[in-house]
Amino acid sequence: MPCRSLETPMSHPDSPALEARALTKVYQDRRKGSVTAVDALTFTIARDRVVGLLGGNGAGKTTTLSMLLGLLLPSSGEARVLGIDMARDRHRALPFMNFSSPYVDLPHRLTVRENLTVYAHLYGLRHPAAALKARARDLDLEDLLDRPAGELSAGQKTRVALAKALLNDPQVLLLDEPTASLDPDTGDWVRTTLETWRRRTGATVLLASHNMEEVERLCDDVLIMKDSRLVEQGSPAELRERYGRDRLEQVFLDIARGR
Ligand SMILES: Nc1ncnc2c1ncn2[C@@H]1O[C@H](COP(=O)(O)OP(=O)(O)OP(=O)(O)O)[C@@H](O)[C@H]1O
Repeated sequence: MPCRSLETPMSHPDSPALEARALTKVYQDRRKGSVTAVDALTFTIARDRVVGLLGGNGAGKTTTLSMLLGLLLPSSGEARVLGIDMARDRHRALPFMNFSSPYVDLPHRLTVRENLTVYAHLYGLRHPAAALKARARDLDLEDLLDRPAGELSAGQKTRVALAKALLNDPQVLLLDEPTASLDPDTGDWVRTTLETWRRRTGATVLLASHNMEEVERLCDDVLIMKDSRLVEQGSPAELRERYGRDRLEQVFLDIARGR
């Protein structure tokens, strides 16, 4: 595993990769009034871990990832990345992190190459062309590089979004349903690509997913949210044992149905 300590924000060399401290988000909705999407969430994710963030629709996963990215301000509590409070200082953490989400669309008229080039420059990469070439190879995008992003299928867009997320070789990677729109074969291929990349870089990954097999395969630990709160955590094996189940999917259903 490569030593990346020299690239870590110098003021926090030993801090965990990700931390939520009583992290809370209350949306003001015109029709529903106050909606508590994330309620006093507290967890710590050590460096080099791959952690799954699970929960039913509306449990608060995307809101949590958005606060960890500094895209959304918490109503109270803190979201920290590599020791940095994202509400105050996100610009210090951003060079060391990245994310991929199906909710973010790339500019349609730009080609894949142009899109990735813009991001490579935004990230201030020292060798943008080499990084683009390497990620295009990793994600099998060579034949798509000169096509407008708007003409790609959902699965092809997902691979481009992942290439964008890996461009700066982030130390912390947040993934929101990275394989949701992929066919089983491509989904499997993307998981292998992510595993290979992670082994090479030793990055920390937080992965929101509804695919329990994916989580069992990729994740060291799992956080389970229900109704905006953290209700369970542990390794997939610990959770299976705690609930007396063979598969994580059954554990998830037990929690969702309040058994
Ligand atoms: N901008 C917003 N304004 C008001 N309420 C919101 C807003 N965004 C999300 N919510 C609400 O916050 C709650 C959590 O939503 P969130 O998108 O974080 O859940 P999720 O776990 O990612 O769900 P899914 O698995 O369906 O993607 C839901 O009740 C949702 O309706």
